[in-house]
Amino acid sequence: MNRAEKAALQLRAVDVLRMLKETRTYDELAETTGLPAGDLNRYVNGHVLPGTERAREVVEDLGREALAGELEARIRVDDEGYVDNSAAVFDQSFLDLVAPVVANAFDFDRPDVVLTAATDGITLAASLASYYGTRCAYAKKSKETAVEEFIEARERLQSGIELTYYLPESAIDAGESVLVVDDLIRSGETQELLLDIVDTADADVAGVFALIAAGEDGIQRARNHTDAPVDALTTV
Ligand SMILES: O=P(O)(O)OC[C@H]1O[C@H](OP(=O)(O)OP(=O)(O)O)[C@H](O)[C@@H]1O
Ligand SMILES: Nc1ncnc2[nH]cnc12
Repeated sequence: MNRAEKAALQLRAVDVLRMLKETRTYDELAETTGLPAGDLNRYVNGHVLPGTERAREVVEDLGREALAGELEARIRVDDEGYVDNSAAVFDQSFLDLVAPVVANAFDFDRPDVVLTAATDGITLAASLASYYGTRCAYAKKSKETAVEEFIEARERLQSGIELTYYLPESAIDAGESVLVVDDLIRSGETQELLLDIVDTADADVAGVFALIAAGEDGIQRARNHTDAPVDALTTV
């Protein structure tokens, strides 16, 4: 890790600690993190930065668990199992915290493109693309105006409805590595369509990631299509 990467990791750890501190006293934060309350005070107030190893532990281990907890507190599941996740996907600052934790805690190779499906996956994809310093692309259910060439993926859903997603052909080059993400995965049909687009583009899958898995079916279905890691931050 070079000096800039170390500094970035240390600052990310401070961001995670500040988020946790919003709902905790320093003693409670000390209990959550296993770090001394005095040190935490100095980190949160920006007087001192955590060392690299501490920062890594905060971002990778504690960060993943803490953000999963924060995500669960923000979503609401109705009687039929449908999820209202607007408090997560409308909050770009929250997603900006999620991105480094996801990138460090899951085993994805650094992608060239982060791909999602319009609409609700876009803010997560934007945060991840910004973290990796890569492009962000989203497939849509209608053709973007003025674009001439598209990659199309069509599937008949369990409901019987035929769904087509369109991505401008120029969005992914052959041989590029693509991280497929979405806010939510339930049946896995949307991820299947996105993986189909990656395949048509002759690109490689770096991984599949969703903030929320509603049940295990979608994750299993996506795993049948790729050897790359497939995971979610939380399952409801
Ligand atoms: O695993 P699946 O069963 O395919 O479900 C997951 C998809 O459903 C939701 O999108 P939706 O199609 O409702 O579109 P939206 O993002 O515009 O709300 C969600 O954002 C995922 O893309
Ligand atoms: N919000 C949602 N909750 C659960 N399953 C879904 N499938 C598509 N959107 C969904």
